[in-house]
Amino acid sequence: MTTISAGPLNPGGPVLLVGAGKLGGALLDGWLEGGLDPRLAYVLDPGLSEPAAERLSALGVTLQPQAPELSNAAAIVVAVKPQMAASVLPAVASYAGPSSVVISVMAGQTLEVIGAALPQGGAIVRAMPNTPASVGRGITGCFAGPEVSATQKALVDRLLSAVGDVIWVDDEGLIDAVTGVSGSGPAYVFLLVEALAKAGIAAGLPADIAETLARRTVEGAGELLARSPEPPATLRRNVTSPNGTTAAALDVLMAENGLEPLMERAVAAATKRAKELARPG
Ligand SMILES: NC(=O)C1=CN([C@@H]2O[C@H](COP(=O)(O)OP(=O)(O)OC[C@H]3O[C@@H](n4cnc5c(N)ncnc54)[C@H](O)[C@@H]3O)[C@@H](O)[C@H]2O)C=CC1
Ligand SMILES: O=C(O)[C@@H]1CCC=N1
Repeated sequence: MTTISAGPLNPGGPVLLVGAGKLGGALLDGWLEGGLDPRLAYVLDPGLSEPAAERLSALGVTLQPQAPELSNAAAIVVAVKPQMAASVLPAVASYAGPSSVVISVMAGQTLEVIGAALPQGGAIVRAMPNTPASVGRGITGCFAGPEVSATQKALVDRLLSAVGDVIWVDDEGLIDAVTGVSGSGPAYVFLLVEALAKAGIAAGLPADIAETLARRTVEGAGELLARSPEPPATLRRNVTSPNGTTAAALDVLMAENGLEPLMERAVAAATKRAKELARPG
């Protein structure tokens, strides 16, 4: 795991972002906040909203570049929906040169599929960030294809470290499991907040109070987890008085058919779906 880079982010060449939506936009903001020279930042996204385009142009980011003005990007980050891969990747190829590394954050899309769509093949990294990247607290799992050099891997690490921590795995198949745990994971946590609030309402609390209590509880627990060296099980035990209220709730959540098998099924479903996304159609 790496920590957020201390110095300004210097990719050593232009960086092209293809798809500046929720995830791509968070990455771009992180790079610019991390000190990336906006003159090195290029965005290709025909769906960019007018306010977003105005903001990025004002910062000095080049929008919708034509291939001749950018033909050997240091890094090309592909952050479109997986279903768009086949139509977007051939265009991506025109911005790539011999030293470019292509970073795909698309769920499921394999190196084989991506490489086949890039006429020149080349250096490809599969990366799976998550939306806490938008507040610099992301976690990204990465896998480097065989043609990725040490220099390119270091560049990818720097780009993704601008929005949080980075973990490299040495088996491409694990990226689908990373997707199931941390790529999709923030949604599970937000659902927990929603469910906790609803349970509070069912227990008699006014909705606004239940929602505030649930939200602040998850925020606070996350912060405690972030700051504490203790494992989550110890932090859980610290809340649990013998024969107290938490123990009563955990008897339900930790029952044979409780949260653990439910979470295992959820992560397995996400992992399976990632594998399905690799297949076109
Ligand atoms: N949202 C999330 O939590 C995460 C998403 N991902 C991956 O990131 C990718 C993007 O997801 P989101 O940001 O959520 O989707 P999004 O819908 O917010 O963003 C996709 C962007 O691609 C743009 N786009 C569409 N066609 C294009 C084209 N031909 N050329 C360039 N740009 C084009 C759209 O205008 C849009 O801005 C997906 O492949 C997803 O699997 C990965 C990790 C987490
Ligand atoms: O739901 C999805 O397919 C994407 C990948 C991980 C998070 N969002």
